[in-house]
Amino acid sequence: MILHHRLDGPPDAPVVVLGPSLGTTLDLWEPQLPALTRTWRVLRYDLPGHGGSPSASGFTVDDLAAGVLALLDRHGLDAVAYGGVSLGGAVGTTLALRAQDRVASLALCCTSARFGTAESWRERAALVRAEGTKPLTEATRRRWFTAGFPDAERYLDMLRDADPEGYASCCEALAVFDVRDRLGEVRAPALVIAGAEDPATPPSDAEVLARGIPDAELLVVPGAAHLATAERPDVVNEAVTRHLTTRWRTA
Ligand SMILES: O=C(O)CC1=CCC(=O)O1
Repeated sequence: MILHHRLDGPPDAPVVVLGPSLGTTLDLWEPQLPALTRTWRVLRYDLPGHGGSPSASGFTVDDLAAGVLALLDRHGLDAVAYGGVSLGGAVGTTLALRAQDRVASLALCCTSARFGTAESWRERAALVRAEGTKPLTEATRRRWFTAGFPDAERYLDMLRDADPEGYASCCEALAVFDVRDRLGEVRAPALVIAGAEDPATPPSDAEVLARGIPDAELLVVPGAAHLATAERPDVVNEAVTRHLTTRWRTA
C-alpha cells in the first residue's frame, strides 16, 4: 500500500505520525502543526484516494496500518508516537496492536473501536461509487462541525476532491473494523479525545476505548463535533502535546 506522506519539523526530533479521517487529507492536521513541530518531527500521511495517495480497493484497516509500518521502515524509525482522527485513529490502534514496540504513545481523536454498522458503510460506499462524494456534503458538514463553524468549506473541499473509489474502499474497511475485544492488549499510553457534540463517534465510543485500553485518559472537548482537531485546536493542541511529551512508553 503506497501512502503519500510528508515530514515537517526538526530532523533530529522524536517522531509523531499523524493519520487523517475518512474524507480528509494530511492538511487536516494543519492547526496542530505549529505547536507540534516545536518539539516533534511530524510525519503525516494521506489515505488511499485522498490528497496525494493513489487510489486503491479491497484493503482493510490492518492493510493501512501495514502501509504506515512500511513508512516507518522506509525512514528508519524504530519507535514513534501516533495521533489519529477517526479512521486515522483506528489505524493507530491497529498499529499499536500489530507492532507494540514501535508505538510509544497514542493520541486517539474522535475515533472508535467499531464504527456504526457494516450495512450503513456499505450503503455509503455504493452511493459514492455511483454518484461521487458530492451528495455527502451536507450530512458530512453536520457530522464534522457544530453549526456555524466558519472554516467548514476548507475541510469539505478535501471531501469533494477525494477519489470515489478510494473513499468507498475506506468505507468498506470501516465496515469490518472491530477491535473491541483486543483493546486490553494495547500497551502504549493513550489519550482518548472525543468531541462533546460528535454524532459519528460520540463520547460513548471514546469511553469504550478509554475503559478498554489499560493506560488511557479520556478528554471530552466542548464545542466540537467530529473534527474536534479543527474546531477546538486550542484545547486539542495543549492536551496532545502534554500527552505526547509526558507519556512515552520506553519498555
Ligand atoms: O462519516 C464521517 O465522515 C465520519 C467518519 C467516520 C470514520 C471517519 O474516518 O470519519
